[in-house]
Amino acid sequence: MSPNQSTPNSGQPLLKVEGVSKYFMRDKSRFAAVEDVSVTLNAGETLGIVGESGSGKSTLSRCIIRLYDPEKGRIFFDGIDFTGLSNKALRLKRRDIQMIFQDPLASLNPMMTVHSAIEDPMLIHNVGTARERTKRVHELLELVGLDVGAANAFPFEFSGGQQQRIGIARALALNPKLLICDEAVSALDVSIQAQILRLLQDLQKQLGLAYLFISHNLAVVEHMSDQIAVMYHGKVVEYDTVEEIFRAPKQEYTRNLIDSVPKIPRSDSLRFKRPRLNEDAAGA
Ligand SMILES: Nc1ncnc2c1ncn2[C@@H]1O[C@H](COP(=O)(O)OP(=O)(O)OP(=O)(O)O)[C@@H](O)[C@H]1O
Repeated sequence: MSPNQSTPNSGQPLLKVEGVSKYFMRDKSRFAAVEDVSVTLNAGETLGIVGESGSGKSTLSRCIIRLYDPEKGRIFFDGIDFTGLSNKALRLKRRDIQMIFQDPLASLNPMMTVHSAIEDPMLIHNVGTARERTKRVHELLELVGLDVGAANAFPFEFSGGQQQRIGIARALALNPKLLICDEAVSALDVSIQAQILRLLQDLQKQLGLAYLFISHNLAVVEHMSDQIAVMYHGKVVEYDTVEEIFRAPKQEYTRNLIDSVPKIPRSDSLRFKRPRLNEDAAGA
């Protein structure tokens, strides 16, 4: 399934997933966690992946970064066939794709200061001198709306929203082209969710990032995305622009998802009013 012909295609394709399938074993039989999925994400745009728990969203994202090897299909990133890359070439290219997760603390080493956590990807990839890396850590903290003084503290000393900002700063350390946001705001209070979503939108504008935005929450996906792929039992059952999905959902499953979205006017400026980056940091 592909977006209809009217889909705006302003950016260049950055990510192309073509017929990807991934199987696992359950009760001694093989089942498709992801089946024949094809989606495209343009540079600087957001593709939302929505679906209930177990529909295959995370497995798809793990196939994209080749944490899993898909059994079928191909994944092109930045014009390169990711599925055919050697481990060494993959490691080099994978720095252009970073992930942020639902629980930022789980992905940050508790023994590392915020400075070390953000510097770590640069050290792993041999980027810059110690002085240059420190400068970059401070730039990144400011970029995500945190005080430079945060560098000396440990992640557990921060609130959930601030921890997610630290996770985002770390993810941005290597100047990626694509950020995979896997349930990135699901664990946060609604007001903090809105702040992190605004931050992600501001960063997208400033840095030209593309997002693969994964969530079970259609309201959040709607707010963030240019296009949406709806997953059900491992398959993409609907794939189109946000406007089309909401205007004329083709599948009953999608209609039910839309019906379950709280009825708040889409233009509601309170929920997602855009503040300046550093205005919302205190509460997050
Ligand atoms: N490593 C694995 N081994 C076996 N089965 C798995 C594995 N990872 C995921 N699954 C199964 O594959 C299916 C898809 O899981 P996946 O985590 O991709 O879904 P999801 O949509 O991301 O759900 P959630 O939002 O709950 O994480 C589920 O039935 C899950 O139990």
